[in-house]
Amino acid sequence: ISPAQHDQTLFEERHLRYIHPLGKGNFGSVELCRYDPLGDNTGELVAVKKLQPNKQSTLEDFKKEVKTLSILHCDYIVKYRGVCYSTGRLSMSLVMEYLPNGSLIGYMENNRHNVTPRRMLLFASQICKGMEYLQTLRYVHRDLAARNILVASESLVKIADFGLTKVIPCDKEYYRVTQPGESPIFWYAPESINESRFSHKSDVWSFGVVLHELFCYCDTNSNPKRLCMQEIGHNVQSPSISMQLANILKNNWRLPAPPNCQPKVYNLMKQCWVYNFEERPCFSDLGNQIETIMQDERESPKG
Ligand SMILES: CCS(=O)(=O)N1CC(CC#N)(n2cc(-c3nc(Nc4ccc(C(=O)OC(C)(C)C)cc4)nc4[nH]ccc34)cn2)C1
Repeated sequence: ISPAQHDQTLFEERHLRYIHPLGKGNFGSVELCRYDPLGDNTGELVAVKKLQPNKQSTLEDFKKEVKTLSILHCDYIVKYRGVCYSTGRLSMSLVMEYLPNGSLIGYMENNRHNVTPRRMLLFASQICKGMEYLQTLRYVHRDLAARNILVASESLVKIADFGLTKVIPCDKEYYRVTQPGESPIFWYAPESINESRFSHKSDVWSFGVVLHELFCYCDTNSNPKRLCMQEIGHNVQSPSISMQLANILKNNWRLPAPPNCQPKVYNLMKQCWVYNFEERPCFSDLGNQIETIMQDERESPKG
């Protein structure tokens, strides 16, 4: 008996039928496949992440990402299904549940007219709960952004892509990276830009940026990178962009309130963007504040 028939998490490459691409990133790409051992198209659809090995990303890092996802069990985190080892070649693929509605960015752009602030707050509270769960396992995500949130249904979103996720060592409250690589600095807290220091509180900063993306309907004209670059001005020479970004944040510039955004919600973002990470709320605080705002919304149905 081949191990695949016993171990539900081992997918045989010969039964994994490629359909089309789902997404691409720095180190990997995700494809839609059908796992069809019977060969009659009754098999299930899965999302398969393949590693694109280059100088930065290694098989070791990918194995850590697979290990991370395989031990996460939370309604608000994309589900691990298993792995597929390619015959002969050294590489492996990560098999995950397929979420048919795609990324939050595409969803918000395509459903702008019927997504209410209440629904955005529901999504925000789900992301918050997912992050709270990650924190109980001492994981920092390090790449929390709307592009890495997937839509499971019109009332459920999930955190995906744990490619940059790290475990905080027991004797410390933060993780310091050595190779910054392709950093999404416009979602980074000041201490992450300046000292490559990552913690639950730097994930909180990024959560504030995700809130901003949500309440801007993930509109490309108001995406964080564009708004920051407008403020920095386009002298991309010296000093470096990350230095200039660190400067304007030090001088207390922050992403502007999204159009028609309730003051209470913008205030939440501002709490996530307090310069001193010790003064930022934790994810459970944020979750409670979001629930309270949703309650008020329910009492006085405005929008
Ligand atoms: C290094 C980054 S990465 O390369 O590893 N990679 C990019 C990443 C960013 C994030 N998150 N990503 C995950 C998925 C993904 N997509 C899905 N479903 C869909 C369904 C539909 C669509 C879509 O576009 O449909 C229309 C018709 C155009 C609207 C797209 C995706 N289900 C999944 N299950 C597990 C992962 C996963 C895609 N991109 C992670």
